Amino acid sequence: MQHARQSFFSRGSVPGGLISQPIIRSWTRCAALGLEGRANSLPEPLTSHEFAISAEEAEAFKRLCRPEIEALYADAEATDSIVILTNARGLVLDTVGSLDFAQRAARVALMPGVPWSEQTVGTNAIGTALEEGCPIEVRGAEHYLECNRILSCSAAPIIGPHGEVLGVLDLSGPAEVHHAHALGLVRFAAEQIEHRLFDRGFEHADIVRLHTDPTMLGTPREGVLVFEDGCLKAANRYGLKLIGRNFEALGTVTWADLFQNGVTALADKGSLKRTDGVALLGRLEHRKPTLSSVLQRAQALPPANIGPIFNAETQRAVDRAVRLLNADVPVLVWGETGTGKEVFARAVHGRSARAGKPFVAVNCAALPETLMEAELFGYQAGAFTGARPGGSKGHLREADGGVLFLDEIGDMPLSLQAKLLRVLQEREVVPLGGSRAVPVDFTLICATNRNLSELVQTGGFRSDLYFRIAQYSIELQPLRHRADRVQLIDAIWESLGAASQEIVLEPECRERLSSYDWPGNFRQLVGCLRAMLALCEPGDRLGTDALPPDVRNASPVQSPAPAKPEPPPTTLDSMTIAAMREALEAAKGNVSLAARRLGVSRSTLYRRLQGNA
Ligand SMILES: Nc1ncnc2c1ncn2[C@@H]1O[C@H](COP(=O)(O)OP(=O)(O)OP(=O)(O)O)[C@@H](O)[C@H]1O
Repeated sequence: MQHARQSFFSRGSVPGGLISQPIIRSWTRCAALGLEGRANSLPEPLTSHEFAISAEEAEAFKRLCRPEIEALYADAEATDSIVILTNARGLVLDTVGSLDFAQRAARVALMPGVPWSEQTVGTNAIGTALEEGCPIEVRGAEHYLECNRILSCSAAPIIGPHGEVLGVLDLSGPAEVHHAHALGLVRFAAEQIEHRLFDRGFEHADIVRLHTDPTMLGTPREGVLVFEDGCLKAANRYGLKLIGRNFEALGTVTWADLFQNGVTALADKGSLKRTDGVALLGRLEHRKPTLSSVLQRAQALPPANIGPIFNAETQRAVDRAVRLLNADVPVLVWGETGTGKEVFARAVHGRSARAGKPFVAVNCAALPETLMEAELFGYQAGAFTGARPGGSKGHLREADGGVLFLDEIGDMPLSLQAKLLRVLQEREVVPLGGSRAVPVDFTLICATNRNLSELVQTGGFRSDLYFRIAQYSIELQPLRHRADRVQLIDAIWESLGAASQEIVLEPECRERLSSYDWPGNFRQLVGCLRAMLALCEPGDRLGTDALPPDVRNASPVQSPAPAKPEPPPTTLDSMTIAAMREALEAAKGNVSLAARRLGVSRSTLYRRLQGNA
């Protein structure tokens, strides 16, 4: 390999047989781009804002690939590797697998938010699979950049039903470990994903599943062809192979160009004859739109643009939180998944004095500890191998002047809790690898669906940080505990535009919706109503048959409400006093300023604080 590299970099050619053709082609492309093999300049992660947008676009794709990623995960753990999913441009969306290797991989920036196209990092399995349009393995020194020699990677592109590249699935491990089956595993997983893409959608189309071997029907290796009005509109690679075509045939080839007999032959006999006489076996599927398919599509859509819907109680909580935030008092939002903690935090930010300044949301459960430290606190140029040349500001500094929203704070590792506490006390950040503290000015909203006070008792959360961030905590009720579910459903229905189309929920349908327990809370309810609406025509009246089966058939929410974990122990009085103390501290002892920020009189502030001295 050394000989091949030397020969390539000094003479521009490699003696025959030393290196595979796809790798030579890739090296040649990289050289033409002017990439330096010895260069250590690693790709820059997208800024968190850019990544958030891409990640949102990619959420549905990640969900789609999740079963295969999880299946590969077991293998990745056992072989000290990680599974990586990228989008069609090679941007890493997700990594799971060996934490140990993930940390080493992070040193070469193989982590979410970083683009691994050939143009940015030279020959590598992800970028080269995208360029070559086929699965590929790139091991050790086959990587164009020397710094990536620590990797051995196998990647397969995921091709959509219309021939479009959707992304890449990759299994990467240490170069010194040869994982003989990695490429086969990744290729198979990519095929399974491609096959599942035909499980939904294509409503009103004829979906044909074919093979020459009956035992292959129903497997990811069966051919799938989709016809609309007799024209071939979508296919998988196996389907195209069976008819001797490629993706260019889509939209141009008709049923009659391909088969001697009509669609009914397939439906009746389960067999077809190609125009050249070769017999194929298969089955025909004609799909009508179903509520669940629309539901799935609705979940894959970006969040509904309905704006926050708050009842009077939540609205009062928002108002209180705004005042506390304006006085620099942290707020803790507590509630089950989907209850709208982030929606709440954004609303508070939008109405606070810091509106117009950044709102930086960080999910503390999403990243391994080492990456999270760099992400949060930033790092100096050269702080670690693979660090961006210019260093990174980190989320805390990105939030400067605005609001930092720490979601799933209960999942923050203890070592980072200590570091965060120091920042909150001293209001300055020392980036990794740096010695100089940088002042920061942000207010904090934390969110959790875990019982933090219990976590404190079991040692999973620092009590000093808890008291710091939980001076004011607000609980967002799960929908099944809310008495105003009917009004809520009506408000969402209206915000979705149903009223303007005169689409009405019949009383029984509304009743079932309101008596369902909505384990996914707001997120699930909004998704369900959106899906129901998508299936309607203006003027429709929806009965219970318009409901998804799990809502239609569920038994009503049990009353009294099921036991729920205790909220953090905060009495109104202790909350008020804590908020006042905090405001006074933030105002550096200036009582008038603290009182103004809290919206109370100076004398009230004095009296309450003295009474509790
Ligand atoms: N008050 C609300 N008004 C309108 N829609 C809401 C509201 N709260 C939540 N939603 C909807 O539910 C989705 C989930 O909300 P959000 O992400 O804020 O929940 P969360 O409690 O932070 O969830 P998780 O704990 O899973 O992160 C939002 O995209 C939005 O569509």
